[in-house]
Amino acid sequence: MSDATIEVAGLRKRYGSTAALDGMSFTAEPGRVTGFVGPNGAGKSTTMRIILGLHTADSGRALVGGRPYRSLRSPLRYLGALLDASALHPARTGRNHLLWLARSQGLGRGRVDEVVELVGLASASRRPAGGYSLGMQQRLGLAAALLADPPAIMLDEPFNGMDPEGIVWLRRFLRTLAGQGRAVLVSSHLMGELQGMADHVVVVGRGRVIADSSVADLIAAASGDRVRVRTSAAGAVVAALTAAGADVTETAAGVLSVRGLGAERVVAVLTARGLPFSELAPHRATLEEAYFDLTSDAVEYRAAATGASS
Ligand SMILES: Nc1ncnc2c1ncn2[C@@H]1O[C@H](COP(=O)(O)OP(=O)(O)OP(=O)(O)O)[C@@H](O)[C@H]1O
Repeated sequence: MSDATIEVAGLRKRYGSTAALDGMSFTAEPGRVTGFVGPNGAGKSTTMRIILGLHTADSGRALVGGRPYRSLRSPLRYLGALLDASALHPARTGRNHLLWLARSQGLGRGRVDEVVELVGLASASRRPAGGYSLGMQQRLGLAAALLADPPAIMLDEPFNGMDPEGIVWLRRFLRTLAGQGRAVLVSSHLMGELQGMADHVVVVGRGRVIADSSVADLIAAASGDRVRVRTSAAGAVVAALTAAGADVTETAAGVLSVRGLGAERVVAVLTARGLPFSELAPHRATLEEAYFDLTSDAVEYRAAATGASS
């Protein structure tokens, strides 16, 4: 197995009567960004803590490059992680925080300056971390994770507190890290954050994996065979397409979702009847739609459980 691979298999963990993990299994491969997504309480943070050896699983295994994290001699050289960006000494400057960490790993000052530049913190690094915004704390945490140049990176909710510019920056940054051949595992409870960034998504709910798929396959499955048509003659278009065998719904004024006929056939029907349209394209689902299709069961369970306890 590559040094960069993060693998969990059959992880189970209970906290009293709560089953936080119920057979969690997946692999984050080198060279790709793997999104780790699920509703609150799905078990994402617990899984990451177990990978880092901060919590012990009741059963199952968690390996980094084929070995348990705790057995690694210089673990930061294998896996860089960011779990809680706010866990900082408020009086210590960002740079000193990194220098202290670098020293503990036998790394020099030069590397600290490099990672500070990489994450765009150069101007703020000599200020006390207590004054950092959450977005700046995330950047500092990312710098710490990258310090020993590890082949695998694991980040828990790194987009939290980032402004729109920071989000765009982080997406590009994580893509670059994966492009360098690293395994990048990123948790989020917002699927939309991963759009255009993740190659692969592991969707979890109630402590286990609901879907483990490439983003392309997930979107294709959720897109179905729908075609979106914008027209100023909705009534006539609905009639013509229905007569041709399609199932048509008007999703907004003048916007139709057509199922059962491919885009080419829809164009042929409309042109043959001289019906106007200003837009016509196969529907491409967003990652968010794909996610809601997949997790509706887990969310319903949660809503029911919340309702029952209140
Ligand atoms: N230390 C703990 N003691 C008791 N219960 C815990 C503990 N840590 C996690 N849990 C419970 O385990 C379950 C999974 O929690 P976890 O934090 O791993 O989920 P998550 O997917 O990371 O959620 P979020 O998106 O809210 O961070 C939840 O029901 C949570 O309440």
